[in-house]
Amino acid sequence: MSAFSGLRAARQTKESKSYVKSNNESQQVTTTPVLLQPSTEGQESLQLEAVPESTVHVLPSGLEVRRSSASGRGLWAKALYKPGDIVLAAKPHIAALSNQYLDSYCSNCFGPAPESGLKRCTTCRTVWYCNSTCQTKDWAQHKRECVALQEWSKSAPSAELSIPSDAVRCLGRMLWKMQKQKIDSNWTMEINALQSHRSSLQSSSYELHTHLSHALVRYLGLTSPQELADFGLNSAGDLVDVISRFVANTFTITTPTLTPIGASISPVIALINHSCDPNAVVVFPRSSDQEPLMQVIALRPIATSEEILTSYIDTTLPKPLRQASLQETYNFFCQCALCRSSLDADPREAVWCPKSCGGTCPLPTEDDDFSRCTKCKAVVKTTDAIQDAVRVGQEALDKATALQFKEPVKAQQLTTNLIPILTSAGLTPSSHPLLALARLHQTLLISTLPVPLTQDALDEAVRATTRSSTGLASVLTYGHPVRGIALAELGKILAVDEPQPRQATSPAEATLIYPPSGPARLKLAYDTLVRATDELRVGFGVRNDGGQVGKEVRESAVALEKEIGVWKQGVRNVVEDTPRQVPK
Ligand SMILES: C[S@@+](CC[C@H](N)C(=O)[O-])C[C@H]1O[C@@H](n2cnc3c(N)ncnc32)[C@H](O)[C@@H]1O
Repeated sequence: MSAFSGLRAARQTKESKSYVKSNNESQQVTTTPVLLQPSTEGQESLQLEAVPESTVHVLPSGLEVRRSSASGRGLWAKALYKPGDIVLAAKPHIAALSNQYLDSYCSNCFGPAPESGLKRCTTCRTVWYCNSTCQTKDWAQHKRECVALQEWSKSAPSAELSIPSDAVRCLGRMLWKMQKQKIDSNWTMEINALQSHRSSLQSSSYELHTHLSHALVRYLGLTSPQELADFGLNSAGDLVDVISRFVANTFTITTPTLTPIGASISPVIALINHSCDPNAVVVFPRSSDQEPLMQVIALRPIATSEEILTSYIDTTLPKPLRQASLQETYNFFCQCALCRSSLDADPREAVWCPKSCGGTCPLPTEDDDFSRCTKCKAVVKTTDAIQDAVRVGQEALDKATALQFKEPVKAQQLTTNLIPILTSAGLTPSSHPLLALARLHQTLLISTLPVPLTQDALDEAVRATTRSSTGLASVLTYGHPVRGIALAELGKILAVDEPQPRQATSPAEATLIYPPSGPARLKLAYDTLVRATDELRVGFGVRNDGGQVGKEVRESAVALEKEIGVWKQGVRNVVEDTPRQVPK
């Protein structure tokens, strides 16, 4: 059994998200940018050429860089990989914490505050470290930043704006390091070789690029365009290149529970192209002494001559939203296997059969409001009501996401009100926006569990966690880290001590009530933790033993197994001590 307090702190996140766009609030794993031509992934017309070794970073022998007409350079397997294998590991060239985590994580190793607390840089009073060792290691990076942070804060119009945005701080770290390295150093050449979309920027990105350029120039303390030359930039166009490379190649740093806490750039990992149905994933399992260490883990068996593909975005989203997000941030039109497939009912956009046959129907849309069950062919008649529910659900999701940190109570009201509306409209648990609302609802509920804990609040949190985990299991592949973490959360909350275990009036009633109570709940917690351990070993790497969460969950499962054993033995003792009834 475990206490619920440990669950309250964690704020879960979605799958990959653009770091640049999410720097204010939350969101997760990621990279990359823009495509100039439609991808032809997996098609015969794909033209591949090997890229000369000299332009490529040091790669493990199982990988090579190839260039395709469809998606530019990419990483391809020269060996077989099994699910859970580490395909590639790299320490980022540059990493910076998000503003909101500066005082709760170390700016050098990106670990959480130790029990003794973090130590603040006494000069800028902005960044914090585990100890003097971490501070010394980060000094080469922080030295220029320390002065710039002080200057920025002096001229800030308000306390809220006294630190530049996460993106600007990360770009600052990158440019100061470029300035320090020689222009022909491997480090700088690798950064300069990152893909830029300067010549094909989407008009929607102009504002972001202009805003970042102005803020960056101010942060670097530049007073004239000529001073850009100190950083190897010969024109304002070169500055746009730097920003475009940053936007298109940045990865979100996440904690072992996938909370996004910062940004990083690794040129070698940024060579990996995108698929909405990826065969690999980028994680930070925190299982080395070289933190933050990024690792690319195989999610499925990868054959030789197969391209390594990760997802840049949240793949629980339906195709139109995925496509829009990739176009806007990464500037390409995705033609991955999932985007090309014509599923009868994509679980991301599905409603239950109106005749309750157990089948599902495609979600009716404005463009196509005819929908019938893929199993029994019953026609959906409530298409307007479904579309209205989806519209208000999306609006509520946007609002609740924006409010989740500043006004969690309001955010929770929105999720609480909207989930039943979408459920009664017939959306399946994996459909958007129901799944996204359910995930947000779960994190809000867990972070506001009452003290002392009540049985009702705990049971409601278990039900919400089950809803999210069930939805995710329908849209993410086995072993995906987001799925593994969701199962771990479910196992942990099922294992929390029940304040008032319920007594079912009959065995039949006990099987009908969810969540179960007493020993049945413990058994379910144990089974869920075991499943989570298995999935986490895939998503965070077998050699990492599932990363930090994988190890914790396995230990919890072992402890729970002992507890269940003790309980069973207790029952056995009671039974054996009870005098048998001798039949007359
Ligand atoms: C991080 S980079 C990946 C490496 C990049 N191909 C290169 O040559 O450096 C991301 C960029 O690669 C291209 N890209 C990635 N995945 C793609 C895909 N599935 N289809 C087409 N282009 C893709 C886009 O131009 C995107 O902006």
